[in-house]
Amino acid sequence: MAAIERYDVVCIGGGSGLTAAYYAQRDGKSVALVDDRPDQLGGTCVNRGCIPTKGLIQAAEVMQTIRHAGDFGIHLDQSSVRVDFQAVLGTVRRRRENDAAAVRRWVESAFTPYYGRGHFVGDKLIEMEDGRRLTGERIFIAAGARPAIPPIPGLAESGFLTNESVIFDLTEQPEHLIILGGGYIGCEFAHFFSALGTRVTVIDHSECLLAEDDDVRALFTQELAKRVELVLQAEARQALVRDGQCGLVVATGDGERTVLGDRLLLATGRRPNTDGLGLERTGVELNDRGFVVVDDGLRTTHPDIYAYGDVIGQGMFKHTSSYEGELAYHNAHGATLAVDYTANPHAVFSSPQIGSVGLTERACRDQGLDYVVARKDYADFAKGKIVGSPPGFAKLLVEKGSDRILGFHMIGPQAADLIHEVVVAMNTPGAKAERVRDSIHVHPTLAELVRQVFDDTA
Ligand SMILES: Cc1cc2nc3c(=O)[nH]c(=O)nc-3n(C[C@H](O)[C@H](O)[C@H](O)COP(=O)(O)OP(=O)(O)OC[C@H]3O[C@@H](n4cnc5c(N)ncnc54)[C@H](O)[C@@H]3O)c2cc1C
Ligand SMILES: NC(=O)c1ccc[n+]([C@@H]2O[C@H](COP(=O)([O-])OP(=O)(O)OC[C@H]3O[C@@H](n4cnc5c(N)ncnc54)[C@H](O)[C@@H]3O)[C@@H](O)[C@H]2O)c1
Repeated sequence: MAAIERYDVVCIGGGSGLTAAYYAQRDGKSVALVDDRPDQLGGTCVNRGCIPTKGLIQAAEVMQTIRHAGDFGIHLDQSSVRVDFQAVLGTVRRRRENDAAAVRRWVESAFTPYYGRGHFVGDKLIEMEDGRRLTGERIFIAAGARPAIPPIPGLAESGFLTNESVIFDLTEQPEHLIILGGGYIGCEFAHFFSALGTRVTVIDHSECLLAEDDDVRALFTQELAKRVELVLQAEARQALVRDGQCGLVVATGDGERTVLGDRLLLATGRRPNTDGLGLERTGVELNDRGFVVVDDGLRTTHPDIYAYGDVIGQGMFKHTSSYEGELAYHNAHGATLAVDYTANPHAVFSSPQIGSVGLTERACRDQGLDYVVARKDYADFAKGKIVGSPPGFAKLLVEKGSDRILGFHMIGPQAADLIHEVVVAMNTPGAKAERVRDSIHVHPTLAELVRQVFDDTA
């Protein structure tokens, strides 16, 4: 049996696992980094998630600009616009390779890498596939998550795509893409493919797309429906392959219907990479959905083992896992910080774009909060008109009396960027709306919309 190699810190996962590894190395500690995809270091974000998908969406934005050029008096022969799908994917794939290679160089210069799957074989004892064994004073589990594949009969034969196969394997632009799941991934890919000329059908359980504030998801659903066919309140019963096409039989309120296209993309959520990790052998508990149980300091049920990122299933965002990684590292080394997701923002990079932080109006109601709400449209102010009065608005929820910002939601151009002054305001003592209301904003900018909606709650 191989001797046990000992480290101050072991990180499982070469995505956000790198955050704890970075802080440990900076503190002069010995660090082992365990990852099973050495050619995809940087994890989901760099290789299969945020960065490559936003690269694709950049191409979609260029197409939308071209399509709407006429609104600004720029006339193009639209019939001459040609999409080189391979070139679009090629750009993203080359950047991914370079990014992953750069992360790998850093990993190999800063830490001791262990490539391959690792699993626990005893208390804090990890064994690699090749038999090497290692342990750490502190262990960080950042093993991430992967696409959840729903148990629909016939799915395996349908040749379905996931976010991973779009990035790595897709060779031809689908003519008609069926997307199962109208959440983040479904709506971002619906934007990308439809902007590039693919006919897209999105199928989802719920009556509206995305899990946003009700006003935001209503407008989003209405706008996406102008470019994409929506089959909502639908239950997928069976996957089909017929005459070279694939698709689903779905049950809707109007009965059963068959939706066929040339490719099927699954975007039905994520499942944690905890199966096969042997966590029971080291006293780390999982919840009923397989996510690692942590306390508010991100410590697992083992005193020396911390977990963060998608594997704990709190808010599956890169910025959230980076925040958690730093906090977990410090807590593992003497700090007593509690995670605080009050001002944890998110964005949906679809069209219209969405940026959001804090509570939705429904959550404010459910929590019995006494609030004022204000809403202002892009079309109502100077820069909004300049950019073409796009559909969209900013919506603010402020607690009555205290002036505390409860939630802020934007849908429309640059929403993902524009929410950040509210994030900062929410992180100042008292989270008072007056921080934004009383700040001078450059005229004419989209940021003025943010200030104007704050003015309306004075
Ligand atoms: C299509 C898509 C788009 C996204 N877009 C955004 C976005 O725009 N903005 C945003 O904030 N977030 C986005 N996300 C979410 C974001 O990518 C994730 O929240 C984040 O990357 C999670 O990081 P992580 O470290 O928890 O997991 P990962 O990055 O998945 O890292 C886990 C690593 O651990 C490895 N591993 C797992 N088990 C083992 C084992 N037993 N042994 C060895 N190695 C193991 C995995 O192979 C992987 O490399 C997106 C996600 C997807 C899928
Ligand atoms: N911009 C971003 O930050 C970004 C982008 C992409 C992904 N992500 C992260 O990745 C995670 C996963 O994204 P996702 O879109 O796969 O999950 P999601 O939870 O956002 O959406 C899944 C959707 O699929 C639907 N669904 C699930 N099973 C279904 C079924 N059998 N039939 C019909 N509909 C079904 C659900 O109703 C839901 O609307 C997100 O939660 C998010 O944290 C973030």
